[in-house]
Amino acid sequence: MEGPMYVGTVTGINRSPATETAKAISARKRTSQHNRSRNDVSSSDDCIFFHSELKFLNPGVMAGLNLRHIKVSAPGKIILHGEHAVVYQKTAIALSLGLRTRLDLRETNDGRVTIFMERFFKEITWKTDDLTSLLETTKVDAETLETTLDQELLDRLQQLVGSSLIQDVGIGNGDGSDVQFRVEAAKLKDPSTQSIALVGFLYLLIKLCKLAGRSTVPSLSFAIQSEIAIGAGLGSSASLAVCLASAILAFLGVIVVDAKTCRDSVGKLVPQADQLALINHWAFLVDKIIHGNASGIDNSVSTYGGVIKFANGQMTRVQSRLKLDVVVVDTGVERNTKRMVEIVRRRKKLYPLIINPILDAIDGISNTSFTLLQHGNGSPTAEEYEALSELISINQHLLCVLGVSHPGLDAICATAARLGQAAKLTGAGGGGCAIVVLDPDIIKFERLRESMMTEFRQLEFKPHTADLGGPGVLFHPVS
Ligand SMILES: Nc1ncnc2c1ncn2[C@@H]1O[C@H](COP(=O)(O)OP(=O)(O)OP(=O)(O)O)[C@@H](O)[C@H]1O
Ligand SMILES: C[C@@](O)(CCO)CC(=O)[O-]
Repeated sequence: MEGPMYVGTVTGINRSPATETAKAISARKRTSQHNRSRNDVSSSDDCIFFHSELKFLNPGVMAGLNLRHIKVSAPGKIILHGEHAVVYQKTAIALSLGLRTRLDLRETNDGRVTIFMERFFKEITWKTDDLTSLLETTKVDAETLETTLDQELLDRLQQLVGSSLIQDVGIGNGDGSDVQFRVEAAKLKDPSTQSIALVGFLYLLIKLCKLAGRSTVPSLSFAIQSEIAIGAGLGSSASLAVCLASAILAFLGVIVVDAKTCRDSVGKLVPQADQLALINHWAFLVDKIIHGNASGIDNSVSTYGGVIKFANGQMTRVQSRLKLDVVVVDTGVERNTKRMVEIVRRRKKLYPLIINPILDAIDGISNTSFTLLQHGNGSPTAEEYEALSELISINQHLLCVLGVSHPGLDAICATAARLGQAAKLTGAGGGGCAIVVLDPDIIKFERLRESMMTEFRQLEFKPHTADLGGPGVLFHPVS
């Protein structure tokens, strides 16, 4: 047998359709034995969960071949203010989240490119020859590095991915025409968005091979694991894109991340500034494939980590000493960022006189919060918290007007408000997660905090304390 092999079974996630009301979600959740995390390993009547039996066989190494191995990780994010408005060049503030996507890339010699996405599919594999024939007919603009997507390549990849999925489950006629049917058969909730991640992956691989001057696509195996809830507003797609871009660029030698030049002050392996810019550039293109009209904020915070201000495609790192204590509360309702962005686009087009001032108001909120973040030091003072809290509450209401809240999110914000805490949705909305920024006083009164967490759990939501502002993309040593 040749090269590393991953063995796993079909995977899925247990999220509810975005159209359900908070009450219906609660009732449904109560009747199903759902008390498990998204990564849990079990099956239910309406989902297939991950049963990982990830066996790593590396006969290449056993046979004395020097097959390369790269490990990277990148964080998710929360958006404090400015989601959706940032798509229209307004200001947004985002912070990296202490939950990461991890990618393991191994060179193989089996003539295949294989990807194992723990959360969705069992392994999917393509012959390198098939990908090489796409590479031969693809161009890359090495000068500008390409800012727009190559529609011709996307169309061809869509077909290729469609037929791989059909072969995978053995349903359909093999010409890619009924991917939807096949994916439903595997009980994956949203076929178009699941397969689009694979299209994004292959797009990146082919373009970067071209950029690196390769005439063939190498034989590679990718394994992806993630701590970030998918379709929840926490930037899972961007962190996946950042991991893919980093690992492929490093494998192809376009960037060299080594211990001599790339250690940061605490010994972590962080790419240098020009390398980060390249990673961010290509990750943005992948996030555009997954999100549609992406602003670039998600891939930027995942690449650079920390706290960032983002406006008009430009990122500024925020050196903030203000210590925000944030709880991320997951409604458990899956939604799709691309569709949520489309909801806002439609409203803006239909009612520009109403929606444009809302977007301007959100811009004002982000900029006012930016000033607060810059000047704060330590836990917010009572005045600072009052301002932060008001801004969060106003923004949540504006996001409701844009049409991107959800009964589950409204319930979380109402519960938090009753206990004197500020909450808003984060990310694209329509389900997914809310953030509660805690009053330092509640932190002193641990019992009040606990009772809030208990209330969220009683409502069948999942609250997690968030670790914010950590590192962006990291390379990890391989043994
Ligand atoms: N770990 C992963 N494995 C495979 N596919 C993933 C993973 N993370 C994200 N994706 C892809 O990204 C899609 C979800 O992206 P989407 O942008 O809708 O949500 P998000 O990134 O979680 O939220 P947001 O963009 O609001 O922060 C999935 O349907 C899938 O195609
Ligand atoms: C909804 C949105 O503003 C944030 C998603 O995390 C989309 C984007 O900026 O690309």
